[in-house]
Formats: sequence, structure tokens, C-alpha cells
Amino acid sequence: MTAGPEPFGARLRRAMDERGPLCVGIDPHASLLADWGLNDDVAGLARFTRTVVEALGEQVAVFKPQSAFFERFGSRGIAVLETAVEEARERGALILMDAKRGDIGSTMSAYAEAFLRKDSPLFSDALTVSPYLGYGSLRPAVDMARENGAGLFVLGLTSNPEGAEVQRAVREDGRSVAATMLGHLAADNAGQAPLGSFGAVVGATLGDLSAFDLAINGPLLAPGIGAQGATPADLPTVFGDTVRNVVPSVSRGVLRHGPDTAALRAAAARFADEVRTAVG
Ligand SMILES: O=C(O)c1cc(=O)[nH]c(=O)n1[C@@H]1O[C@H](COP(=O)(O)O)[C@@H](O)[C@H]1O
Repeated sequence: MTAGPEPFGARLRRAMDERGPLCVGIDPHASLLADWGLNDDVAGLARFTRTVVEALGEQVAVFKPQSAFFERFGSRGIAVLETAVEEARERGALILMDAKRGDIGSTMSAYAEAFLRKDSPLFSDALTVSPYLGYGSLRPAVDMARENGAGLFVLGLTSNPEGAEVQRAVREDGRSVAATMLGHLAADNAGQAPLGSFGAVVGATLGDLSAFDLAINGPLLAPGIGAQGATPADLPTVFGDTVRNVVPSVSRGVLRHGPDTAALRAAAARFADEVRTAVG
């Protein structure tokens, strides 16, 4: 029997150990393009993206390109994204595609083919997905991820205040929706070592979450650091004992230091140092 691809969770753990756990989001907002002296067009998008990948591709564990900022330029924007995925991989960074997909199971398998099948042009190490059509609707993506050594990050407790009305809603059995999603993730990660491949997105902005069991044996993506007001020092309060599984994510907080390569590297290094100090 031939061994399958190395699971995402194992690859992520190694990258976090070697490079530190920081994830830098590639979010080419029109306002950032302007601040960098670039036009809000495909050439500006390509220049911005290449600069970030070249500056940080050998420094950070994970890049999280935000698909919408590429999609807004149509097929030529997607081509820039494909190139970025390839160039980031050459530099050893993992790609978490932030496309927040979620649909009925039969359509979910098409999304899974687009992002999680090894021979797809947009094959990513992991994908953000929304479980709000029911966790079971994500099954084709879970299966495709397993087959291809990829992973998922499921929206659990998001960093924005509006998320609470759905995620903290309490079900008939007394459990919140978010707690239910975390339970499904723990089941999908059961028995995996050193870390499961199915993560939750849990905002670093949320304060004490001790009411939730975050011990899902999988990674916890923590956006909200930097522009949304959270800092690495908040991580122990939010994540408690699970803080070692946290992948802190920063987009604008790093990107606003560009286009100077040295300044981008220094900004990412500062966040990484603060994370190391906070997490130990
Ligand atoms: O899934 C995400 O990445 C995500 C989930 C969440 O709860 N909150 C959140 O801000 N994000 C994403 O994380 C990034 C945050 O960007 P900054 O606020 O610029 O660091 C954006 O790409 C958001 O879409």
C-alpha cells in the first residue's frame, strides 16, 4: 500500500515550529494599492501581490490570500492569484485560501475540486469554509482535503461583532451553534497527530472564550490582530490552554508598511516576536 500525502495538520505544525505561527493575509484593498503608489488595476494588483510574496515567502508559515480582492478583477485577477499561490509555495509558505466557501453538498464538491484537488490551478494547502448550511454540507470538502493532504478552516467564532447572532445562538439541546461546530471539528480531528487538519476560525478580538471548548485537536486561525484592534498579547486570554495551536493572522497591520520590502519584513518580524513573547 502506498502512503497518502502528508496531512495538512502535520505540515502546518512543522511550518509553525520552524517559522513561528504567524499568518500574513494578502488583502489588496484599493486603499492599500493607492497607499503603495499603485493603480487600482491588474498591474497594480500583480505588483502588490508579488512584492508581499517575495518579501515574506521565506519568513512566514502561512499566507492567506483573500480571494475577493483578486476576483474583483475577473479572470486576470484570478491569474494573479494562481501565480501568487505558485510563487509562495516555491518559497516554502503554506497557502490558506480565504474564499469562505459553503454550499449544499453536491455544489460543495465542486468548490472542493476548485481549491483542494492537487491538480487544480488554485490548489491550496487549506481553504476557509462557512458551515452555516450545516456542518454536514462540508463533508465533500473534508473528504477531498483528506485525500489531497489539505485542510479546512471552518468559521467558528468570527472576529466581527455581527457573527454572534448566528454563532452564539443556542440550540434546542442547550449548546450554541459555534460549540456544535467545534464539536464536529474535534470529531474530524480525532486520533490525528501531531495536529488535525480541520481548523476553526476564532477571532482574536473576542476576549475570554473559556465557555467554549477550543480543544479540537486542530489549528485555530485567529484573525483580528492589527487593524481590528486585537494584539498578540490578547492570545493567552482568548485561547487559554489551546494557545499553542493558534495561527495568528494579520493582514493590514503588516501590509500598511509596504511597499518597502525591508519594512514589510520588519513589521512581520515584530508581530512574530510579540506572538512568541505572548505564547511562550
Ligand atoms: O476567515 C478569515 O480569515 C476571517 C475571519 C474572521 O472572523 N475575521 C476576519 O477578519 N477574517 C479575515 O481576516 C482578514 C483580516 O484582515 P485585517 O483586519 O486587515 O488584519 C480579512 O481577510 C478577513 O476577511
